[in-house]
Amino acid sequence: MKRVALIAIAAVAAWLLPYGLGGYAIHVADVAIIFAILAIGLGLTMGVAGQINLAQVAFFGVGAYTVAILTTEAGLGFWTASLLALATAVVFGVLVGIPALRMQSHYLGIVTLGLALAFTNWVTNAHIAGRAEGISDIPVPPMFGVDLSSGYLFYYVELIVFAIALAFALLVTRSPLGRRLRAMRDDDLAAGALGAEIPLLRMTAFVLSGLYGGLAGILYAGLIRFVAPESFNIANMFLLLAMVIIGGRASILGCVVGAVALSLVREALLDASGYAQLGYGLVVVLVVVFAPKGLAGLPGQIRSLLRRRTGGSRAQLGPFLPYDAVPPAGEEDVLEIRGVTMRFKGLVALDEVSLTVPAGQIRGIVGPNGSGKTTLFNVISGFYTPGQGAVVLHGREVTGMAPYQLAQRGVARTFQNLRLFEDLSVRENLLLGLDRTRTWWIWRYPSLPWKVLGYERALRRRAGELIERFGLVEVADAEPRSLPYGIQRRIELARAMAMSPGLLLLDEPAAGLNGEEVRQLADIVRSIRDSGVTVIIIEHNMGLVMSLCDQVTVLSSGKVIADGPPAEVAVHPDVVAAYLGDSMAAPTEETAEAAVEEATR
Ligand SMILES: Nc1ncnc2c1ncn2[C@@H]1O[C@H](COP(=O)(O)OP(=O)(O)OP(=O)(O)O)[C@@H](O)[C@H]1O
Repeated sequence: MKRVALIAIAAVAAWLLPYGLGGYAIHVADVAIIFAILAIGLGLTMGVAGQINLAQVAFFGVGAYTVAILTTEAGLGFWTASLLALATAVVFGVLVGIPALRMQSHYLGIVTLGLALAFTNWVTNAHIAGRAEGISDIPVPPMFGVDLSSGYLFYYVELIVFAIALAFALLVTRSPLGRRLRAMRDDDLAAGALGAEIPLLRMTAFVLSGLYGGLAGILYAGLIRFVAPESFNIANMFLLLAMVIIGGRASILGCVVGAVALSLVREALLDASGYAQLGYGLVVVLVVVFAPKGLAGLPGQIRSLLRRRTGGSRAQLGPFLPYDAVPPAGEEDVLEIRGVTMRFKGLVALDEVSLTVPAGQIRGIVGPNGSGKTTLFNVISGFYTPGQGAVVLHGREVTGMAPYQLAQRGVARTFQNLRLFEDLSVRENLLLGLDRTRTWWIWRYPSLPWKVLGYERALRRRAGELIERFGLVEVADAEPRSLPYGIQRRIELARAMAMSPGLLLLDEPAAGLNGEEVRQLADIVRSIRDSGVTVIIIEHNMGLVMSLCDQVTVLSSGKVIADGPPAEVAVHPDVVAAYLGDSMAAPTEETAEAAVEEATR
């Protein structure tokens, strides 16, 4: 209710604004709105999706120049030209996005900057773009007899377009697509393991950037009715970057605030533009150092500072609510590894490894450090493609498939060094696991936005159930990094189970847990198995392996040296020999007997 009231007040204030402004001031407001739309586009690619994009000003130019060329040279109407301009900017977005499929971070920055420079170069030299003089005489956009040559009336067109653009950006960021984009930004490997199609997501980010850049360019062409290369140069790109960084790149509202604030500052400092550039640079450096999340992140920063002062969170895990047990389905092998060999340059990490995991089993994978256990998981979950051999899942060969394809086929995993998305809340981490849609589903965002909202509500309901089942109610809205290690491990397990997997891979889930937490972990894994999920677990805690696993496979130097029931494997001479000299506790006859006794009690 409070939010609706705030939106209503902002809308009324924006609507009434021109009544209090003079002719020049309304022009400044018109330009500020255009920068705000541009900043939203840049915020979506750089802040939300983490794709360095220094070509946003070129998307802006593509939109403006396409309208200018099509209206003055080809004689098209303003709005027809605008539709084509939007399409051209999106195509340009796809082209700029292609390098992002192969490179990231500063390399991507250099490439996008190069493309932006190439654009300004082209418009400065091309006859059709009016060379350095630009193109004037762009027609006034017709609007049912309303004279849009007036800056006052044009303001209202801009305001409506801005409101729609802002609402769409908020819909994107606060729903499954935005969450996946943020997850990709934080850790693309973990996002891929949860089913996010990384290449398509990167493309989507650049398409959104092109869309917003093109939209801003069209409005610019309609407002100024003149385009020239200097409006789309690197100095303006830098100003745009400053707007987004100062406002808070990951927050759409922050980007808008940054854009409006710096547009006003720019006007105030028009006579000292050289010093102004220096000033923006200084402020950007200060913001990056002291408030990395910009103005929008300040309230959160202050809150977490206060929390630290008052002793931090003493969050507690609640009890785990077991899954309903289901009777085992007909015997079927869930996973078959056939003669898999994985080499890293000269090192053979896996050497003709073969094993079969039947449905409903808890399989332990043990072995000394460096014996190839995690490499095996990386092969099963698609992170590595083996040089030789095959991975067969539910009877179908899946060798070489990408992590997201395997995630969609029901393979979920946890990581040895926890890979939670630190900037997302616990609830959002689980929502990512629950969302099983493919990226192409995003066509619904523009066409059926209410279905997106309905889907999000359903996901949140299911996340609520999962949070209760895993005893995470107290920490649901915290950021994982603020929580004790044991709770983080529980969250990662819950996130993997959110994917409703058929095969769950747990990589050292007991590492760093205390005795009581290990006992709880064993109960949880048994309940997961009883609910019909096949589990493979890599563990150094031999007590846990012996009591929990139905069958254990032992790796040593990339080879399977033993495979069988825990009690048999523990006393196998090759296993005892492999563990000699290893710092981890080797299985012994006593630990095996004690564990088996406990398990059968
Ligand atoms: N990406 C990689 N590049 C090069 N070598 C690698 C890579 N991944 C693993 N290795 C090497 O392969 C071997 C097996 O590593 P792996 O991580 O699978 O062992 P592990 O049994 O899981 O060990 P630990 O118990 O310590 O986790 C090691 O010698 C490791 O250094």
